[in-house]
Amino acid sequence: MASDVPEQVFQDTNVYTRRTPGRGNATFCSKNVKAKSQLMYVAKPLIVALETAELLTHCYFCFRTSGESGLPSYSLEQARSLKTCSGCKVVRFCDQKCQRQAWSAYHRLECKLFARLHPRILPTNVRGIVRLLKQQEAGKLAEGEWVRLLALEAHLDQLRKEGGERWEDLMLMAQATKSYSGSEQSLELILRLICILTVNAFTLTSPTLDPLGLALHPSTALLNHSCDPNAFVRFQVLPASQQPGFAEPGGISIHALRDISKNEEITLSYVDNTLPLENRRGELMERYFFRCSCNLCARGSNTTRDNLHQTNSMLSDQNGSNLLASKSLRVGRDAIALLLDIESHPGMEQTRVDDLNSIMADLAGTAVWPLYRYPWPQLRHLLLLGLLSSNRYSEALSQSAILMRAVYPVMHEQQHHPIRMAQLWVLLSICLYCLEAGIQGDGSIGEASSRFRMLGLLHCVLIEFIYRVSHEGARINGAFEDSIDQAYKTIASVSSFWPEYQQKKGTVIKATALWLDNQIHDQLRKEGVSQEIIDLSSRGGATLTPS
Ligand SMILES: C[S@@+](CC[C@H](N)C(=O)[O-])C[C@H]1O[C@@H](n2cnc3c(N)ncnc32)[C@H](O)[C@@H]1O
Repeated sequence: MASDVPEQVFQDTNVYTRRTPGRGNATFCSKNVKAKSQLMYVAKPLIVALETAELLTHCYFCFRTSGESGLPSYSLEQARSLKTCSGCKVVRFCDQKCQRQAWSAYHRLECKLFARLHPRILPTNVRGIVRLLKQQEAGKLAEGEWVRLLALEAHLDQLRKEGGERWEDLMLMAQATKSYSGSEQSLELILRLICILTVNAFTLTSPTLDPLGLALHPSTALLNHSCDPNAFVRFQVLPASQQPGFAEPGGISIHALRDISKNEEITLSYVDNTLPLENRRGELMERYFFRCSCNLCARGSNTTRDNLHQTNSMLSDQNGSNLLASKSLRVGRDAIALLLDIESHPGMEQTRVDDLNSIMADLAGTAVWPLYRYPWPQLRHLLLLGLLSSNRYSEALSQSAILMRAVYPVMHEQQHHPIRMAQLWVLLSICLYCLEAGIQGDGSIGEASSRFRMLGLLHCVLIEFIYRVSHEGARINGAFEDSIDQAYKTIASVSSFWPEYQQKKGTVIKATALWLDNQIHDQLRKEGVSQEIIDLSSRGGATLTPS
């Protein structure tokens, strides 16, 4: 029933695809484009699935944490305002409107199955494929998209040959998918679909980049990887040509990270590209079966991502081995083990704050580990999550400021980089929480009120700063940008500090930047970070004005 196929909105006029030696299909720019420009847009991914843990806290249709405004926020548990589906008791919705739309698009095909399994919940990728198979059988997929999906890279032969636990898991998943979906497709085809999902899916994220699940469309899956990518993925964005309005949940939008020339290949980073060379290589080979030959990899392991800070105190023994470096690398290995452990239990960060503080003190103790070197930024990010979920906003403010000013600018060059923008928004939100909670300093009343005033002014400075960066150059037509505009529009009516900021902008920007940097330095010294290491990261700059 072709009429049952949901209407797809698709834009790819800025790109073309062709086969490229050693890289399979690759996608190229068909004209010169400016940074931030939209390169591709697809409204309805073929596969989209919320992570199991996110089913509790996010609307199953629009992926918002509550039905109210859709403002990206760092407030954590908003599940109370979502209504549980009375059929399956597994998924939740903002309201009847979201429920009706999900029901007619896909939930009616899976609700009974979810109910039968409740309280057990199928793993995220199995849910994604079960829904796809049921939609295909119900004639709800465009014929061409199904065929293009099946033609994607699956690395099935490599996986089969490699065997082992991973292969067994894939087989088990395929068997479970076949039996739960009741699909008549062969086990081999279902296995292929699961492998395709593993190789080609994007991590679905909130506007502030919190991971929510996975999304896949055969067109955007043809973008290859580079550790020095020229593009990035965003969700909840509209086509550039469309008026601001409702962005399709899960709609995939690809944007230029920097200016891209005609006929240049468009690349994304499949992994955290701030990892050292060996870690990037390992992850790319293990999951995607290729060895990267991008410009960054060609530079080998002599980059900021790989190096420890060389100081005069780095002593070599008589055999020439560097004791300090090997001791530091040992600390680094322990830190990575802790990171992986905490990452494998998302949502539990608040129970690990002491562990995180302790390992970060060990990294500081090496005196050679830069603040921006893996895994320190990742650990600091988890610490920030832990502090936020424990409502420790004052400490969270310092951690967020460190990431925003001292860490991410070294790791991500562009001010509009999605990670830097998201962290700016987080800092802004924390600033607001601190103001609302009337956070007082622990010193005299005079100090407390001066802190309050600085937070009030900083709030104004940050809103104007993020607004200007989001409006600089090409405009992204997204929910995040709408929220920024909204915050900017209302600041004059909500902040009593706005008139003072407007009167003495230059002085206020300098004073708040200095104040923030003092908070950062005080916190880093408290953590035991040496001045030399702090100085290495002072590239963030003293201004809070767009470049
Ligand atoms: C998401 S797909 C990208 C599209 C793929 N080239 C195709 O033809 O379907 C990911 C796969 O593409 C290949 N690939 C991606 N980036 C690559 C690169 N930089 N060098 C070599 N192969 C790459 C790998 O086989 C990887 O598993």
